Amino acid sequence: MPAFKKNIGVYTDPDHNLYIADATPHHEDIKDPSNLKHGEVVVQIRSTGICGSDVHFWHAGCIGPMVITDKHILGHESAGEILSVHPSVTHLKPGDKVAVEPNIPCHACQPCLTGRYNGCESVLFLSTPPVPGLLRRYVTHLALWCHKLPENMSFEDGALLEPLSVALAAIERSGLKLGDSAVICGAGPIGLITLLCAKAAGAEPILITDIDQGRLDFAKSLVADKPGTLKTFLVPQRKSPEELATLMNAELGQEPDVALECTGVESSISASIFAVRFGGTVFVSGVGKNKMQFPFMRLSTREVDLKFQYRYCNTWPRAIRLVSSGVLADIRKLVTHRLGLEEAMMAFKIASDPKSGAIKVQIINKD
Ligand SMILES: NC(=O)c1ccc[n+]([C@@H]2O[C@H](COP(=O)([O-])OP(=O)(O)OC[C@H]3O[C@@H](n4cnc5c(N)ncnc54)[C@H](O)[C@@H]3O)[C@@H](O)[C@H]2O)c1
Ligand SMILES: OC[C@H](O)C(O)[C@@H](O)CO
Repeated sequence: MPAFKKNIGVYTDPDHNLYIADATPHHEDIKDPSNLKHGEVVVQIRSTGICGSDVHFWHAGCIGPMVITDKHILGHESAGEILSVHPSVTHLKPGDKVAVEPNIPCHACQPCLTGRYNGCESVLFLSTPPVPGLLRRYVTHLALWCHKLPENMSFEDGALLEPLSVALAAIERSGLKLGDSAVICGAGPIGLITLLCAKAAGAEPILITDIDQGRLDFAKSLVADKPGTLKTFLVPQRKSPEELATLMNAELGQEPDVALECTGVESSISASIFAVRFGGTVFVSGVGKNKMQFPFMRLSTREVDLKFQYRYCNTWPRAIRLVSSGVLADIRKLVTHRLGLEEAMMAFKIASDPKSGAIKVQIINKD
């Protein structure tokens, strides 16, 4: 059997019962605004980044309670071009470049009404089953969740705003202040963008950890031209969280004010809890096992704040300003691979191969 089969423009991975991407050819009626409902627009998707969660869904068919039971399309880090708008939409027009915020919250529950729409229990999150994702040519979406990009931002830049939003939400909720010392655990895309944000927010010094020297080298190169200190820590095997914390703090030269945990790995979260100073903060962006054990007495007796985050809310306009202004221009360096929509399977293989050196793989749709 071929590695994947081509089926009316839909690229399917037979081993995983997953429609990775829908490359269905153009339908003229998609441009017709009379097919749209109030507030809707059609976006022609141009760039989509592959997220670790996409790769996880591809391999495991689920993330915790989010289970793929039917044909499914992945992808939620996208930008594209407006093709058509419903007459009720006045702030967007055909031809506009937009980044797609991949959620449709209910706009009526308590979290929505208080502006924290990432807490909406009936949210439709594009790519979380059963809601199809954005690895397709077109999507009909609410204009409200399409953010217009300025001239100096590309579709590629726009597709980076979703993981940037995750990091912005983390920095904000962590309470990180100018001059705070910080440890960032994990130098994957989320850890690396968190590093850029922590630098921009004035954290000093910063230590970033990983189990992969290649990722640490990438982190070094990412901020090589920035003032301030970046130390790296290759996490050794077979050490207890207490031992790891001691080693990390020796490398950093102090107990950090804040640990920004971007792995979701239990031992790394525990090491962060042992590492931070009395009254420090451990902020967990990483997502891991359903149940974990944390050192309660350490949290309690050291008044450590342990905080979490689920996706993001109200981050996109800020994310656009930060990239467009150049403050976070270096986020562009994260895109290491670009493949076409028809090469989606190959893109997933590269994204999931630790030896590929890939940081962010993007799928480009030129037609
Ligand atoms: N909270 C949210 O809303 C949200 C949103 C997106 C992603 N995430 C989560 O953030 C985490 C990071 O995402 P990513 O895309 O960067 O993932 P990734 O898998 O690409 O990166 C994780 C990095 O952590 C490293 N790592 C693994 N074990 C480690 C350990 N014990 N110590 C130090 N480093 C270790 C890996 O080598 C890798 O470089 C994931 O858990 C993901 O699910 C959370
Ligand atoms: O950035 C958004 C995250 O990747 C999603 O919440 C994903 O983990 C589950 O749908």
